[in-house]
Amino acid sequence: MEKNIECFHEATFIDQDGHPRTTRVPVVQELARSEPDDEGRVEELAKLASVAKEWGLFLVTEHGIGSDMLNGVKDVVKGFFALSFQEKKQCVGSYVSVDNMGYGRNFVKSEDQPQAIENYVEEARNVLDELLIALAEALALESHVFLRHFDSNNSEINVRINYYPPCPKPDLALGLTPHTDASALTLLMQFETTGGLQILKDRKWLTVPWTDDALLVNVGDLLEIMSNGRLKSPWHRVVTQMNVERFSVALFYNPPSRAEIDPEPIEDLVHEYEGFKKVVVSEYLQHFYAISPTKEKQAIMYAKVMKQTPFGLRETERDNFDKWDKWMKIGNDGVKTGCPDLLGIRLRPVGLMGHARHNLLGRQTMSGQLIWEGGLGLCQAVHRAGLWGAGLVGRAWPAYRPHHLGPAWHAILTGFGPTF
Ligand SMILES: O=C(O)CCC(=O)C(=O)O
Ligand SMILES: [Fe+2]
Repeated sequence: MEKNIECFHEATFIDQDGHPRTTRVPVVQELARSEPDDEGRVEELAKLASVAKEWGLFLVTEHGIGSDMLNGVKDVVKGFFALSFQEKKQCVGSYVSVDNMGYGRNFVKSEDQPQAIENYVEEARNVLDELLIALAEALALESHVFLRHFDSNNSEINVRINYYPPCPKPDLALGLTPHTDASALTLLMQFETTGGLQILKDRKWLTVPWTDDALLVNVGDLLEIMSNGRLKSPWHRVVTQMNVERFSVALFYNPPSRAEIDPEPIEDLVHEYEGFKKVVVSEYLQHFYAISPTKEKQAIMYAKVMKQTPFGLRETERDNFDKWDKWMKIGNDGVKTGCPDLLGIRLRPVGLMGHARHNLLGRQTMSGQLIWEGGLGLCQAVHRAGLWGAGLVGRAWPAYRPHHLGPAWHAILTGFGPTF
C-alpha cells in the first residue's frame, strides 16, 4: 500500500531503546480544497484511503488556511498562557474533572472566544467537512455518509489549547497521557517546535515529524464507529522536551450531541462477525470521559459488537476486553516473576493465545500456565510470519492454519482478540 504514497514528512530520532529511527508520516496535499472533477483528486483519494486506514493520521499542507490566520491563533494562545494563574483558572470549564485527565489535559472553556479563534474554527470547519467527504469517497462509500451526521449549526467544534513547558527530565514526565480522541475528526496545529506528538504504530511510539503550518488530522473514536472500523483512531501521546516549549491547538469535530451514529454496514467476509453498534454521541462521550484515562484503547469497546459466529459463540468485544485485561495481568506477573521467553516470544502474546483457547473451551477462568501452553502453536506461526499482536493473528491465518486447534482460532481471525 505504502508504495502509492509519494509524500512524507520524515524525521530521525532516538527511540526509547536508544536506537535511531526514522518516522515517515504521510502528507495528503490539496485534497481538502479540490473539486470533485479536479485532476489529481483520484490519486489523492487513493493516497488518503491508504494513509487513513494504515495510520489514522496524516498531515495536510495545502489546507488553504492562510498563515496570517494561523499566526493570529498563535498570538491568542500565547497571550492566554502568559496570563497569571488566577486569570487562567477562571477560564477552565467546570465540566471536566481536572483530576482524571492528567497533566496537560485540561479543557479551557471561554464564553467569549477571541475573534482569531472563531475565524480559524469556521475556516477549519470547511476543511473538516471536505475531509469527511474525501474520506468517505476514499473508502468507496457514498460521499456524505460521514458528513450526514453533522450539522453546521449544532455540530460542536471543541477547542483545546495545550501548553507543554520545557521539562528538565523528559523521560520522567509525559505531556499528555496516551489516548485516542473521542471526536470524529481532530484537527491539530502546533508551534514553537516540530516534535512532541507521538503515535503508537506497530507497537512502537513514533514521533510525528511535523513541519510549520501543516495541520495534522487524526481520526477519532466517533469516526471509527461511523466507518464501522474501516478507519481506526490512533493511540497517541505527547512527550515533554528539555529546553523546548510547545503549544498546540486541537479542534475536536463532533456531530451534535443528540445525534445517533449508525455505522456503515460492511459486506466483506472478514468483518462478518464484528462491528459497531449505533451510539448516541453524548452517551459515547460520557462513557469516554468517565473511564479516561485508560491504559489501552478501551473506551471504544463500549460500541463494539460481536455477532453470532458459526461456532455458537456470542460475546461482546467489551466482555472479551475485560477478560483480556485480567489475563494480561497474569501474563505481566509472569514476566515479572521471570517467565522465560518462549522461542524469543514474550509472554504477552502467548497470553493472547490463551485468550483464544478460552473461546474454544468456553472456560470462564484460565491459569497462567494454560495461557502459555495454549498459545504456543499459533505464537510460533505468528512469530515466523514476522507478525505481532491480536489484529495480526488473522493475517497469519491462511499460511499457518493449525488444523488440530479447531474453530476457535477462526474466532481470532474474526476479531475476538483485543485490538491494539
Ligand atoms: O498537543 C498535541 O499535539 C496533541 C494534543 C492532543 O492529542 C489532544 O489534545 O487530544
Ligand atoms: Fe488527542
